[in-house]
Amino acid sequence: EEADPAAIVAGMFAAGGNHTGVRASGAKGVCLKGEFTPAPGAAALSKAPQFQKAAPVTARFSMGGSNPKVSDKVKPVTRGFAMRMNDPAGDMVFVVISAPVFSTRTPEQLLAALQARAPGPDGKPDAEKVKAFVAANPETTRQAAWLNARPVPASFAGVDYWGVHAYTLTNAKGETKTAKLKFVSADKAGLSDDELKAKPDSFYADELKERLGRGPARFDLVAILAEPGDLTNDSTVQWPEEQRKTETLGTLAVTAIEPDATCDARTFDPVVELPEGIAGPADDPMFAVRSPAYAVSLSRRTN
Ligand code: HEM
Repeated sequence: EEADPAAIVAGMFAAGGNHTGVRASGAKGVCLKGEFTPAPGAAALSKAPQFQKAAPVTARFSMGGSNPKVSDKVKPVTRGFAMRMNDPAGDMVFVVISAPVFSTRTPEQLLAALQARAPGPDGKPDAEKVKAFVAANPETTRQAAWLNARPVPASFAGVDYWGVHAYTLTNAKGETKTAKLKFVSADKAGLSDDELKAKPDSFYADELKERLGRGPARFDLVAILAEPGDLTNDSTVQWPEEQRKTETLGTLAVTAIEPDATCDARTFDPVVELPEGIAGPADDPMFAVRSPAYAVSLSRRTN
C-alpha cells in the first residue's frame, strides 16, 4: 500500500509548525548561482551534456525541515543543497544533504515517522509514541546519529553533501555503472562547542555573503562506484565509501547570491529533471515519491 505524497507533505508541514509560503523541507535557505565544470574523465562514465561541457547553475543551500526560523546551530538537522545545472538538451537536478543516509527506507515508514512525531496540543510530540516508533524502526535513527557524531558545519559551503540514492550512469557506448554521488567541500570546517556558543541563531547567510565576496565556494562532484552487493534500494544504508573506487565528475563553483525569487518560482525536482546519461534508482521507493511530494509543496507555498 502506497503512502500518499500529500499526506507525507502535510506531516512535514505539521512537524515544523505549519508555516505558510515556505517549503515543506529546506524552508530556511539561500538562493545562489554558479557554474559546473566537468572533469576530463566524466564523459567516459556518462553522456549527460553537463559531463561534456560547462553548465550554468542555479542552486540553494538550506536547513532541513519546514520551520523557516530553525536555528543554524542545530546539530541533528541536515543541511541541504539543491541545484539545477542547465543545458538545452535537459537540465540536471540534484537535491542532496549533509549526511550519507536518509532517515527512512520507504514512504510508508516516512509517513509513520512523521505521524509518530506529530506535535500534540502542547506543541510537543508524545515521547512514548516516538520511543515505540524508534524501537520498531531502528534504521530511522542512523541519520541523526551520524549528524550528532559530527560538529555543526561552520558554513553551508563547509560540509560535504550526499545524493543518498544510487544512480545509474550511462556513457555514449551504452555502458552503465552504478554510483552514489557526493559533493566534497573544498573548505570543510566544523565549529567547536565554544565557537558554536558565540554564534547567533542565523549566521549561514551572512557567512556565505562574506565568503562569496572573496571568491567562489567549490565542491568536487565525486562518483562512489558500487561493488556487487551494495544496496540500491535502501537509502538508510551507507556504502563503505572509503573502500570504494571513486571518479571525480567535475567541480561546482558557487559564485554569487541570487534573489530568493529565482529559486522560489519552481521546485528542484531530482526525479524528473535528469538528462539522458544519468538515472535514479528504479528500486528505491524513497526516490520516485520525491517528485509528487515536491510538487505538492510547491503548489501549497505558491498558492
Ligand atoms: C531521500 C533523500 C532526500 C533528500 C536528500 C532531500 C533533500 C531535500 C532538500 C535539500 C530540499 C530543499 C530544496 C530547496 O532548497 O528547494 C528538499 C525539499 C523538499 N523535500 Fe526532500 N529530500 C529527500 C527526500 C524526500 C522525500 C522522500 C520527500 C517526501 C516524500 C521529500 C519532500 C520534500 C519536499 C516536499 C520539499 C520541498 C520542495 C519545494 O517546496 O520546492 N524529500 N528536500
